[in-house]
Amino acid sequence: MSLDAYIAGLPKAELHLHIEGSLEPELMFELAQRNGVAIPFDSVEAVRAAYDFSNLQDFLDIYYAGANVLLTRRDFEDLAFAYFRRAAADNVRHAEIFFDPQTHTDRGVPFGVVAEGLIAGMDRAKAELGVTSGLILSFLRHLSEAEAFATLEMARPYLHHFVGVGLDSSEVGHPPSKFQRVFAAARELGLKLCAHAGEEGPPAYVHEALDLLHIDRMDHGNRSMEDEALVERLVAEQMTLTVCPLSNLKLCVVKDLKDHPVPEMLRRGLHVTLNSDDPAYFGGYVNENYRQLAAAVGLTREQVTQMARNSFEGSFMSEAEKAARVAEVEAYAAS
Ligand code: HPA
Ligand SMILES: [Zn+2]
Repeated sequence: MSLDAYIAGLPKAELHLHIEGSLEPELMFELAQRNGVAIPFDSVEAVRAAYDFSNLQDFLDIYYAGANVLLTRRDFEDLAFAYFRRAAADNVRHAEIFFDPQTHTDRGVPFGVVAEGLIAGMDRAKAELGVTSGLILSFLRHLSEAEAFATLEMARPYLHHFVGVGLDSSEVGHPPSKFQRVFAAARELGLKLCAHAGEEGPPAYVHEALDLLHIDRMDHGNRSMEDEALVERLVAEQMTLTVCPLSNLKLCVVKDLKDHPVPEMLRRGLHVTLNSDDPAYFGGYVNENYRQLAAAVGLTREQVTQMARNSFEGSFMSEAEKAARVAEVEAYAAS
């Protein structure tokens, strides 16, 4: 069996996926029409042509504008179910997905419309596709601490639907320390904690995410590789890193996939997982991330299997559930 075919059939979890970043241009047009929202493009091809970014902020500007077509509960359900259907085709068996409530509440869309729509899509994914999932409420770090607290307050009626909180958007200039108290409050509520760190920001931000936010999982983490002691610490703490190769390429975090740090991360014993981040914008769902990275850096079947194992072990499922899912990976690898 070719490595590509092996990747296609490998059971895996996706742990770093922004649901708003799975909005394909076709659905963007459909929702724009359904809701009577104007978009600054006249064709699906024109939208795709605009997806040429030189850094994170370039992308975020377009990503937040794209989200304007999402208005109703049904829009959020359709968005989520479209992602799960596509992920299921990649043999994603479990996904922990981020959503950015502030992107919607700041436009006047009620928190409940967003949350209930996404939860309906997740319920359908479990019933119709057998894909399980968890929802992670992500704070926009370019906004204030007070706004993050207000968002956490809005989330209260839905808390039992969330597995954790996250921290995303413009990294440089918005260090984890800004959200130390919000994260402490989220932990008090029983939520797991994730944060984007070391995507564009320096290793000092990764240290802050560990020391001040006390994260359970790290999103990206690429720039940790610049700090030897930090790498050793992440290995010792068995911290899961949700790495996103095609995102890194599209946002110029790496110049070429051949330069991607994943092989070195694996060699050092870091708990790396591969993920698609914003697949509608970065040109590939999770299997495409595995395939293109494997082709560029020459991953072995063992390395690919290890990252699938890591994806279940690094999830927020129960220990029993994780063990059952890892056993499916082992059975596939042995078959
Ligand atoms: O890759 C990302 N980084 C930061 N914020 C984001 N919001 C969506 N995707 C990203
Ligand atoms: Zn991300």
